[in-house]
Amino acid sequence: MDVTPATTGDAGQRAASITLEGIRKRYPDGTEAVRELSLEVRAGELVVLIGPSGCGKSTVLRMVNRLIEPTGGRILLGDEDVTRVDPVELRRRIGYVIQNVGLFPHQTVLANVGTVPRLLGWARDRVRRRSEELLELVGLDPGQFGRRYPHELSGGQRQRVGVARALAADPVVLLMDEPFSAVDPIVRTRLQEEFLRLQAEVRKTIVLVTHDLDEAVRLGDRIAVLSQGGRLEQYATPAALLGAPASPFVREFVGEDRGIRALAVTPVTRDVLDPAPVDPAGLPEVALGSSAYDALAVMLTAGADRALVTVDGRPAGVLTRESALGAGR
Ligand SMILES: Nc1ncnc2c1ncn2[C@@H]1O[C@H](COP(=O)(O)OP(=O)(O)OP(=O)(O)O)[C@@H](O)[C@H]1O
Repeated sequence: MDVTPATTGDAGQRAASITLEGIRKRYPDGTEAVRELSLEVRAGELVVLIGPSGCGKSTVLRMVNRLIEPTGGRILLGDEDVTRVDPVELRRRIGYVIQNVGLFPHQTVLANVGTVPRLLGWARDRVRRRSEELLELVGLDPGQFGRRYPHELSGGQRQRVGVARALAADPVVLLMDEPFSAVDPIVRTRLQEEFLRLQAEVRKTIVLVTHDLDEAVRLGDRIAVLSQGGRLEQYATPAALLGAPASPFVREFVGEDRGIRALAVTPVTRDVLDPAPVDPAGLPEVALGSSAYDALAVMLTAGADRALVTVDGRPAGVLTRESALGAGR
């Protein structure tokens, strides 16, 4: 296995696609946690699994790194069948982040982050350099935090150390099970934003399980909505999911306020614009590509029912309140 440490620049080349082909899990007591699920996650994509409690999300996730053995179907990383790979070796290639992180309490932050590289037999200096680099990447100063123990950190800081540890050996895939749910809502929003920035840099293939629809919409390139038995109800971008729920189950799951959520993830595009007036003076302005939600906010603030949409400061057309509202449908 190639264990070349990634600089942030080349990390993205080492993301692998994940293909679930008709996977099944029947627990020994007869529970059919996953009846048959097929799903493809592209290399570098962030996919969110969401669905009601007990629908099989964690089971699906843990089959990918073989903490749980599937009872049927195939799972491919790139074009490699994971059931043919030694599970311990497999898990070193797959980062895994869970709620409450599971840091080793008697090891320092640096030692925690360096766990997998150490297991892989990297030289000490290299482990240390990599661990420090990772701490910086997740926004923790190694000088300040490296020597601390997990109980000397806040919940949000622990979560970041968990993410740094999961990235340390430059995994091709990152699995995250409710990674942000143990921290309060304000810290959670900040961690989500930081995480999106981090992902823009490292471009890993990520599968993230959550209960939180706002989190799914904020983070997911695509969202897979599951119902009991790991049944795939819909697999779509946040905007498509909110704008066009594929079934009554999804419609109910995304809820009454899906319209507002949809506005927040639907950009203003040229096809919803009216021609720009000759004299646009007095109209509030919004940039093409802003969310329909932001465009409506600009109109509301200005007490206007239209806004001038601009590209690089030049008029591209006019957005009416009706077409902004319509964009989320
Ligand atoms: N070891 C086990 N033995 C038997 N049944 C299990 C086992 N682990 C999970 N289950 C069952 O499998 C189903 C799916 O569980 P899983 O934890 O994957 O769901 P989930 O969607 O992640 O749930 P939650 O959102 O509540 O964490 C549930 O009915 C659960 O009770």
